[in-house]
Amino acid sequence: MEIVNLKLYNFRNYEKENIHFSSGINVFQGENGQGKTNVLESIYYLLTGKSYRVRREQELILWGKNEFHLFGDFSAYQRSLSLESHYLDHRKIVKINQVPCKKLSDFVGTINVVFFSPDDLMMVKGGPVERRRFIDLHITQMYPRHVHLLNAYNKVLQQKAALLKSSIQSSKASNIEIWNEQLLDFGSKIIRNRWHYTQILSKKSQEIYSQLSSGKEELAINYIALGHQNIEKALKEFPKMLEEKMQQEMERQIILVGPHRDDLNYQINGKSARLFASQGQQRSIILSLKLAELEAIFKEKGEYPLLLLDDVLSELDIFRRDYLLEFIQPINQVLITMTSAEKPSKKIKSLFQVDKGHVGRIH
Ligand SMILES: Nc1ncnc2c1ncn2[C@@H]1O[C@H](COP(=O)(O)OP(=O)(O)OP(=O)(O)O)[C@@H](O)[C@H]1O
Repeated sequence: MEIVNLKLYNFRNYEKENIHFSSGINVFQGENGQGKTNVLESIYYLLTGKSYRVRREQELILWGKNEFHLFGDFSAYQRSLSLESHYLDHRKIVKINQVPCKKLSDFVGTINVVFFSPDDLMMVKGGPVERRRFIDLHITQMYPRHVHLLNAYNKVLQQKAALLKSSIQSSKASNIEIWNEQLLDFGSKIIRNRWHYTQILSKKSQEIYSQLSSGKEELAINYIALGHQNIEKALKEFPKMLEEKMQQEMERQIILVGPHRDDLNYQINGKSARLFASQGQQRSIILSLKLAELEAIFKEKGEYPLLLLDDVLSELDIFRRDYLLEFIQPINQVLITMTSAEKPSKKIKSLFQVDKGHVGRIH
């Protein structure tokens, strides 16, 4: 899967820019704060409908403007495909080959993408939100209907939260039970999906991590559903937990049971990575996970996704960098950002200079 051409209008610090890419490795070089990451972010946004960095689209609009517009020409399975994303007045309009799409799931997963940035370290040391976001974004690319489930589940959460906070006490418990039924239905499906895809990623990242640590350390990744590592146990207990916690939920006015509180647990040699992993081990975990994601997509889709590496090479030691560069050899196209201080390898196909929201081709 490849990007052939990208046009940006009023996106971040780009007023108007047009970039032609090559197959193979494309490097974007420039000083700090010139707009290298913004190029990768725009591509990720086009392909997933989400920014990798912010939750509000408003932040993506060039300051002082009221809309942004992105156009990308892609190729996959020897076919070309154009995607367009227009954000105006808090509304998002997405088109595939000029035809408007009604739902995010109509286009997400058409062209797959893996984004790897230094901020990914938050997936180890940060809170569970980042880890749930990672697994949900991965599932969405493999199985776009997961978006419907998440949306439906979030709507139920909102309704239930409003009910818990409302001052009307009569029939409150029976109304909560109605929402709990839906929470159980959508929530169980989300748990199954997350568990299934975590299993796949876990197996592959375990292999990669073992190679990165020369067989000295073992990585284990588990999805923890409702506090349980055993998914069947979690699903069996789910209805009982909803019932048991109802009183407490009404008193505290928060939703205590459901996959919105679940987590991914990384362990190295049986010890929690969140608590004990060194910087180097954290980087190896993320590298293993991202490469596992590449392989998982390749296995399921038959083509490698587009790989976006945002300033990660300078963060890795020589061994891990060489491992990564070797691993990505068979990938059709990789876009890499780096600062001007770094020396791009001879293997690159295209080199671009990024300067104050302009991209110029060096070769
Ligand atoms: N909505 C926006 N409108 C205009 N400019 C913006 C907007 N959002 C961010 N910027 C600008 O974009 C620039 C940051 O771009 P980006 O993150 O792509 O930098 P970079 O070249 O990757 O830098 P680094 O090497 O430091 O990571 C900053 O100068 C920032 O002020």
